[in-house]
Amino acid sequence: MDILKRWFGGQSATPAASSHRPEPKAAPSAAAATQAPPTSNTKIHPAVDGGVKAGSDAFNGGTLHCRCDSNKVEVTVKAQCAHNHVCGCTKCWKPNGATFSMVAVVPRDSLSVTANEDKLEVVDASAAIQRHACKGCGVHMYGRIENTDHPFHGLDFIHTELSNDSGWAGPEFAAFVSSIIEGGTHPDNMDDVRSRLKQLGLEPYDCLSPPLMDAIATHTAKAKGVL
Ligand SMILES: N[C@@H](CCC(=O)N[C@@H](CS)C(=O)NCC(=O)O)C(=O)O
Ligand SMILES: [Zn+2]
Repeated sequence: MDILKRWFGGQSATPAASSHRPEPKAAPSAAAATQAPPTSNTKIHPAVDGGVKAGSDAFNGGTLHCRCDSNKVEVTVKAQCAHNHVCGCTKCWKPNGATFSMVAVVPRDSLSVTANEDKLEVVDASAAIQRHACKGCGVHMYGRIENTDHPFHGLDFIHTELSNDSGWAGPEFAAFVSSIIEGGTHPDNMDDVRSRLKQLGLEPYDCLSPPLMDAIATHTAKAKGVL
């Protein structure tokens, strides 16, 4: 996780990503516990609608599979993920009916495609994140930044819900929240969505979280020579 420490403020991302974040009205913290499920009709993502599940500090990676019935694409990740979050943008893959995707980063060198790589294709070659999707089921197996000047080069994006392994760090915040309007959510519903995100402990941001925004600005400032 050195790369995460370097880019995201010198602090190891793993403990923060896997620490238990107490629900406002919930029970005391306990490692790897599931938070009490607050009730709401406002759907965010199936992985969080019943309460955000914390990860395990001992977890060191697992496998992701696409949703084809056979010849599944398999991606193996030999690391815990960091900065897991729900994303409201229109580009990230989300399961049917979900308003947000759930996406995290892992070091690029920890990820490899271990089965049926021939089924993958990049959905938008012009995007900063090259999202490798399964041609069979449409699931995005991983996203990679090939531009070496990009602040997040060296990190791959994954959807931990594609893994049957438990222990992945849980989501910590909500990104690109206003973008759900571009995906079809009515603007009148935004107060409910943001309230629900806060209730779940997923602080809503209309871009990325402050640590990630600071990391991007730091990278840019260094590239410009002002830092
Ligand atoms: N409002 C836009 C935001 C898209 C966007 O900027 N997404 C972010 C979060 S995933 C990003 O980093 N995109 C880079 C990319 O898609 O390559 C949308 O919803 O499509
Ligand atoms: Zn996104």
